[in-house]
Amino acid sequence: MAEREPIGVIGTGYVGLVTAAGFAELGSDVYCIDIDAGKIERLKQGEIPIYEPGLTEMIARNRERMHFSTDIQDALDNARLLFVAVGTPPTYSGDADLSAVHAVVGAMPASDRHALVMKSTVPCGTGKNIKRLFEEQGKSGFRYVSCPEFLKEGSAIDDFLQPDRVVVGDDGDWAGDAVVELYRPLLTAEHGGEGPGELVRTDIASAEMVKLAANAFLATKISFINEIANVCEETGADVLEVAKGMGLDSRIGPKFLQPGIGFGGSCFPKDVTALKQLAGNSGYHFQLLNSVIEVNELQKRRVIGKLEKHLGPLVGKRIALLGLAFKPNTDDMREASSLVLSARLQAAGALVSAFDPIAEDEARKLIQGVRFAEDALDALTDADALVLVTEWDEFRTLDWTQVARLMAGTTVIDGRNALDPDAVRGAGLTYEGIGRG
Ligand SMILES: NC(=O)C1=CN([C@@H]2O[C@H](COP(=O)(O)OP(=O)(O)OC[C@H]3O[C@@H](n4cnc5c(N)ncnc54)[C@H](O)[C@@H]3O)[C@@H](O)[C@H]2O)C=CC1
Ligand SMILES: O=C(O)[C@H]1O[C@H](OP(=O)(O)OP(=O)(O)OC[C@H]2O[C@@H](n3ccc(=O)[nH]c3=O)[C@H](O)[C@@H]2O)[C@H](O)[C@@H](O)[C@@H]1O
Repeated sequence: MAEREPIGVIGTGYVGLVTAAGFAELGSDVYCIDIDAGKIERLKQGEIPIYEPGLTEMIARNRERMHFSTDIQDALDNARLLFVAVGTPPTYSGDADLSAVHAVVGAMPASDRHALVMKSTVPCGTGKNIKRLFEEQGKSGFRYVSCPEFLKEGSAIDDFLQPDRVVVGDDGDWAGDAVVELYRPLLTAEHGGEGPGELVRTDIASAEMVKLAANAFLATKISFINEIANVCEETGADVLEVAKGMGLDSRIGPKFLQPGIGFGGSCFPKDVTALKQLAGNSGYHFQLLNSVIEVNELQKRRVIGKLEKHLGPLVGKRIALLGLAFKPNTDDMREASSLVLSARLQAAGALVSAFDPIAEDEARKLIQGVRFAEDALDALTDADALVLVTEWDEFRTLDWTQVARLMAGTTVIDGRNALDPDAVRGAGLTYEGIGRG
């Protein structure tokens, strides 16, 4: 293997760890930095603090190339490129909170041999502001590259190794060239690689906007199909047939047309709001995004109406939630629909039990008043209704006859259209999905 450039990665969360492991897999030495000393200690011991399929194995495979520290100097001493993957959570106003990014910027020394490579999702204009800050702090030699990340939790390793595209926004200097070189093996043959990734090399502001626009568009697609599902419920159409018929149009495409009980996660809700705020701060009223957000909020609450339709008032009713994470194959609970749902159900007087195969520890930090069950069957024992919140594979294969025996009532609300309606109905249960009879 040709010698690969060592890199630093600042922030060892979902994006930082996957980026670090991915580049280590491609042959780089990677210097991982985090301010969370506990996390760094666990990583040093070979313990992976998040659940992401394949990540533990990938880090183990590349253990000798991955170095963990709380001291940013370790990265500065050993690497020119410092990938920034710190959190950019929403503030109360909905703008992105850039305090962690600014802490990193402030910690950089005056240097003309280093570059910050921004992986964190930041508002368009952040790169320009950081370059101005570097000037003001006498660090004008420090280069800056925007390299937004498009991975999805649950399939992050594949997304890293087989990207649709790699976006590099820079000033046309050595730093941008070096980032492209790092990604070279993942790019198409046209760009000298052997992967599927198209290269989009552009200016910094455009790269920043690609990320926000892509997330906002995907979220729009979901809210759109959720509204179509709601109309289907009124008109007798089956939204799955409708989505199939729509998705076969190559201009529309089949992906992200799965109706459900709303999108969650650490990014869509935050990034759609941040883009709306960014537009507003720049003097433009981004009308469409208001609706995308509102539809998503209402979609989570529609489950309550469905339950009331079957059970009447929910006071004293036992409701089992299957799945709590914002999507399957992750332990991430940020903005999960289950948070709103469990709170609304309890406000309506229901007694809630819940089970998630992986996210329970995270869920316990955020959800109060719910009985956390041992497994799915324990959660639904004596329940008047069951709601599928997260489509973990193990819920698809439940023995519905056994479920029917254990439940007190018969209502099954399939919040992700993931169950087989015939199998559920065949066991004598009442099935209701999203946007289908
Ligand atoms: N989670 C995802 O699927 C994706 C996230 N993104 C973006 O990537 C960024 C990171 O997201 P996640 O990895 O989910 O966040 P995370 O919250 O999992 O990880 C962030 C890490 O940064 C560390 N950190 C905070 N301040 C620091 C500092 N000053 N120095 C060193 N470390 C510091 C934290 O301790 C934490 O370990 C966000 O901007 C997010 O929007 C982009 C694409 C996908
Ligand atoms: O910026 C980010 O953090 C990432 O956000 C999303 O990835 P992620 O949030 O990990 O997961 P998705 O698979 O996109 O799902 C997000 C939410 O939308 C919901 N969803 C997704 C697809 C769909 O058709 N319908 C639907 O309701 C999921 O259940 C989930 O709650 C994007 O897909 C990534 O490209 C992006 O990098």
